Amino acid sequence: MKEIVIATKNKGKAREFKTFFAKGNIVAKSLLEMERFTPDIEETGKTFEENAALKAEGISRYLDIPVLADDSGLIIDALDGRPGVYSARYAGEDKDDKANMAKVLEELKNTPMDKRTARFICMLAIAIPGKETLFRTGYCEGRIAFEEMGVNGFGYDPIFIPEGYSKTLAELLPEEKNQISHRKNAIDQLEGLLGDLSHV
Ligand SMILES: O=c1[nH]c(=O)c2ncn([C@@H]3O[C@H](COP(=O)(O)OP(=O)(O)OP(=O)(O)O)[C@@H](O)[C@H]3O)c2[nH]1
Ligand SMILES: [Mg+2]
Repeated sequence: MKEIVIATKNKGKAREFKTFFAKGNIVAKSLLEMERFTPDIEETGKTFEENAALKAEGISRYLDIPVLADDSGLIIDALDGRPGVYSARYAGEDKDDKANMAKVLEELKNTPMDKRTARFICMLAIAIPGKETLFRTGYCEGRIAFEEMGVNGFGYDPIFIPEGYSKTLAELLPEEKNQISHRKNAIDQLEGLLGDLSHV
């Protein structure tokens, strides 16, 4: 079975990548499952692209194999694009999903539904030894709910209502989220690159 290394330590992302790649008979292996030590990569970039490249290139260089990384986040129009690149650590260094959502809901408490537009972005970086890093991007448009709803998914899913739906991503089934998500839309654009990325 072919294998792709995903430079992530986020369990929610890892689960979604496994589902997507299993359809193509490829095992997506996250850094949480590596037998070998891998260095922690500091996300010091100011853009999704920079951080995705730091993660993919850092791990690819270390292991000397092709590596895919995902830098993603939530862009809220009424908050001038915040939390954006800082989505994981919006309420503090400990990456607390509940605290992050509480901070967003508090900041939007006086914002009416028609002004709560937002989108998720997924920036994929593909680092292959000896080649230039490639990027693919996917979006998911929607609005921010007034309260948390649902228990599926991860991150900000309980407060994100995708366009055309009246439920949050956390109220949808995982397979429903995976048909419309920013990650699905980015992965769809990997078409043709998968052969270069996977290794035995
Ligand atoms: O509701 C959500 N549904 C999603 O589908 C989703 N994708 C990303 N996010 C949020 O954006 C941060 C990314 O930050 P991020 O790309 O640096 O990832 P991370 O630090 O969690 O893991 P790693 O991949 O860097 O190891 C994450 O922590 C999440 O809060 C999501 N929230
Ligand atoms: Mg991160």
